[in-house]
Parts: sequence; C-alpha cells; structure tokens
Amino acid sequence: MLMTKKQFQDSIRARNPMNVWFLGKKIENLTAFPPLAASFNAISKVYELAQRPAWKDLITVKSHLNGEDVSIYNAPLRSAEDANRKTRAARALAEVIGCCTHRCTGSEAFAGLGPACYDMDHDLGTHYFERFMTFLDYVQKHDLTCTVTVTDVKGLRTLPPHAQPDKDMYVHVDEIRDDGIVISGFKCNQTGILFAHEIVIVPTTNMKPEDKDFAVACAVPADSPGITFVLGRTPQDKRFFEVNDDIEGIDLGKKYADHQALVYFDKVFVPNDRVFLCGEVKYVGRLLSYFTAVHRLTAGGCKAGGCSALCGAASLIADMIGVQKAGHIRTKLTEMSMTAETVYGLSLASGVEGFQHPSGFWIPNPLMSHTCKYTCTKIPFDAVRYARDILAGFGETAPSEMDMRSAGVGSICQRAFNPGNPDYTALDRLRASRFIEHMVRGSNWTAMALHGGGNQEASTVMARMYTDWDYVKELVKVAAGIEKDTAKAEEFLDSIGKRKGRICNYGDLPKIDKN
Ligand SMILES: Cc1cc2nc3c(=O)[nH]c(=O)nc-3n(C[C@H](O)[C@H](O)[C@H](O)COP(=O)(O)OP(=O)(O)OC[C@H]3O[C@@H](n4cnc5c(N)ncnc54)[C@H](O)[C@@H]3O)c2cc1C
Repeated sequence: MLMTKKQFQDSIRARNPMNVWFLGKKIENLTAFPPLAASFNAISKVYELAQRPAWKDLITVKSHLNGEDVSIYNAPLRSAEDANRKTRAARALAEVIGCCTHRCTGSEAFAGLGPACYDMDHDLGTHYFERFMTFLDYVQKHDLTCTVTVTDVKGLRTLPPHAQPDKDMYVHVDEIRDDGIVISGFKCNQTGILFAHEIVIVPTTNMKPEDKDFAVACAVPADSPGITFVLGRTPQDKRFFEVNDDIEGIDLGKKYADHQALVYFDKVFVPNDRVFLCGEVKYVGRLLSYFTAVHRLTAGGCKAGGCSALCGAASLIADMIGVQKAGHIRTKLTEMSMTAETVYGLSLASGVEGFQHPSGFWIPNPLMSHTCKYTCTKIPFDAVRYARDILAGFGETAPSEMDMRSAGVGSICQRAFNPGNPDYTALDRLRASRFIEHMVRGSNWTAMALHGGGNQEASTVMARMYTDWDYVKELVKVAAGIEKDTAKAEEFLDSIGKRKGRICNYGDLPKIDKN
C-alpha cells in the first residue's frame, strides 16, 4: 500500500538508531538534523506527490506481482512505455525538487537484479529469481524506499578487488553460514541512503574468478547493526545551521536537496532470503549491464529537469536585470533549453529502442543509455557556465539574506541589489541568484551530472562495447560496393529494414525478440 508523506516520515523516525556522523560528531536525530532537512523534505515530497491525482499516473503503477498500486520506484520496467514513464517522472520530479528523488537508484538495482537472477537460475539451476521477486513484493507492499550501493571505494584502481592490501576497499563476503552470509567493506557517495528503508548492495565492477568473495548482491535494512555512515560535505552545509534548519531560508537557494554518505559495513549479517548473488562472478557483468542500462537512462530524465530549472532561473535573472532581449543571452538561454531536450530525448529513445528480457523485464537500449549518461557528463556544464554568465558578478557575490534584512546594512544591501525592474525586489533577485548558486556550486548537482551513475570514461567504455562495429562496417561495404558477394549484400539489405536498436550490439544479453 502506498504510504502518505506522514506515514513515510513516521516510518523513518521509527527505524532503530543508526550510527551516523558529521563534522566529527554523532547525529542523534537524523530527521531533525539541519543539514539533512532539505533532503528529508525532498523525499517526503516524492511520497506526497504519489498521493496527488495529477501525479498518480506518472509515479505509480499497478503491480504485476500483487495487483496493488505501487510506486514506479518499486516496480520493474516491463515495456517501452514503462521506461518512458520513468524518464518523464525523473524529469518532472527534478523540475519540482531539482535534486535526486532519493528513490531512483533502488529501482535501478531491481532492474539489474531481476534479469541477472533469472539468467543465473536458467544457466546454473539456482533459485535467486523467486527469492528476489519475493523481496520485491515485500518492498512494493510496504512502499519502501530502497537505495543501491554500487560504488566501492576501490583503493588503487590498478589492483583488482582480491589484490587490495585492505580487503574492505570492496564489499565482500566474510563468512557463509547455513542461514545467511556476513559482509564487510566500504561503499562511498551513497545518495539518499540515510532516509532509505533498505540498502541494496551490488558489486561495482566486473570480476574474475579470483574475486569470488567480492561478487555479492544482497539487501539489508538501513538500520541493521554493524553499519556506520559518515555524511559527506557540500559547500553550503553549514548554512543549514545558520538558518536554524529553516529550509525556507533564501540563502539555501531552495528547500530541496539530496545528500551523500560514506558507508562502512562491519560484519553485517544478511539472511539467505536477502542474498541475490554470492560468488557467481560470471554474472556480475550481466547484472551491471542491466543495471546501467536503466540507471543511465534515468540520468537523462533528471538532468533534463535540472537543466529546465536552471534555464528558468537564468531566464528570470535576465528579465530582472533587463538583458532578456540581448542576442547572446537569447542564444545562451535557448542552448540551455536544448540541453534539457537533448538528454531527455536520449533517455526517451533508449527506452523505446530497448528489448524484452526473458524474465519479462524491459532493458533499455544499452548503447543509447550509455550515450545519454555520457552526454550528461558534458553539455549540462555549458548550461552551468551560461547560467553563471547571465547571473552576473553581483549574483555570484551577493550579500547574505541576513545582511539584506539587518537593521545595520539591510537598506544599503537591498538598494544595491535591487535589479531596477519594478516587477522584482532585491529579495526576489537574491532568491533566483541563490537558486542558481545552489545548482551550480552549492550542492552536488553538477557532481551528480559528472560522476553519478558513472563518469564519462565509464560510459564510453560501455558504449564502445555495445556498438556493433561489424554492422557499421558492413553497411559501408554494401553501400560502396566493397561487398562482392551479391547474395550476402541483398540479405544484409533486408536485415537493415528489420533491425531494431540500429547500431547497438546486444552482445550475449538474452532477449525474446532476436532481431
Ligand atoms: C553526487 C554523487 C552521487 C552519487 N550517488 C551514488 C549512489 O547513490 N550510489 C552509488 O553507488 N554511487 C554513487 N555515486 C558514485 C558514482 O557512481 C561514482 O563516482 C562513479 O561510478 C565513478 O566511480 P569513482 O568516483 O570511484 O571513479 P573511478 O571510476 O574510479 O574513476 C576515477 C578516474 O579514473 C578514470 N577512469 C574510470 N574508468 C576508467 C577506465 N576504464 N579507463 C580509464 N580511466 C578510467 C575516470 O575518468 C576518473 O578520472 C555518486 C557520485 C556522486 C559524485
């Protein structure tokens, strides 16, 4: 059953005490801790919107497992339509909260685990798929927030997991018991993890047989014993203390944000019914292929939403200070708008050009998804540059809200910062300026575009792997008459018209439609 915002907040408050640290001190009450207030507000908003009739069709869906209305973040993608809904939801939510939804990554872990478990059962005779679907059913029925922990801290990148002098550089299995496994190790950069009910752990990289201990996928409640969290910094985290957790404070830029944390699993027990891969090294690559195909599709949706908001903020500033008609400003704003549409388009297209896995899960077109994420690591940075350009120097160095409102210098500051446009006040200009500041250098929004879901090189490596190099060469051999075998050329010509996913090579990924 879907939780209301209040039920969600109560469920988070009802968790067991967690070992969470920030600035050298233990956080006693997560939901009342100022630097986490905007993050708690963001995920609460996602729950609130799921109850609003106008959002229902976008972010909830009827479960094929139990027939209930469930969050799209707990439901597998089963068609191109589902994939497109995920893109649209990511964009729409980003247009509201301008940060991570806190719920996406869990859904992407499920998108990776479902087909990977199915493949293992098919090839190895294991029973992971049923176990996984039972877990998913539980998550759906309780409307839980799940977060995926993929990124291990990795130490020296040239050493594989088993060769690291400190084994905890990658999460690994310490012990296999009759009733479950015990795991240890670090994961970093974990978005939204402090407000998750469940942590889904998957490996970060392909593995060789020697790395068997590190090939583990499982789920643990976020409040399990043995887990330590250290909240990461953002440039503006101390401002939350200044505004005394009043997240309406103008200097925060906006009242929604996400958070990231370092996580240490210290001999955490995982019962068997929550273990979805344990030692099957060969299937780690598959799991990651399925996972990244969906994760990198989502990046295009949420970056599109962020770019729309950034474009809106820059456009407002231009109106305020009277430069909206200048040719170069119009060009820059239009480029920002086209940036949003480019990554949105790639995300939608990778859903449409995907394929059905025998498990029933829909896999977006991997080449397009990796291209989508690759593009997210690049063009939003031009949008960021344009927004800062239009913001102007005084927008970047503006006095604080406290000075703007102070008895001593308030009137001086407000006079100086008044844009001169009778439709707007100095405080309106400060609001729009801080919004831009939040997105471009106050929060981790740009870090998310660059690294979240994989960096430029990680996307490039996968895009290279999923490009059908033989096909693109054969195209030209046939077109240019280099192919001398006429029958082969004719057969190839017919295959072009029937081909789905164009130049994508699906490798050994099992799919129902063989075209
Ligand atoms: C704001 C933010 C939010 C995040 N949220 C999450 C989250 O919720 N869950 C999660 O699990 N992770 C999360 N991440 C982690 C993110 O997925 C990783 O940062 C990303 O996958 C890259 O890993 P890495 O940072 O360890 O860098 P690496 O991949 O180790 O890269 C380090 C350097 O090596 C280069 N490089 C990488 N691969 C290659 C290669 N094959 N060949 C040559 N050079 C290469 C890179 O370009 C880079 O310069 C988040 C990160 C950020 C910044």
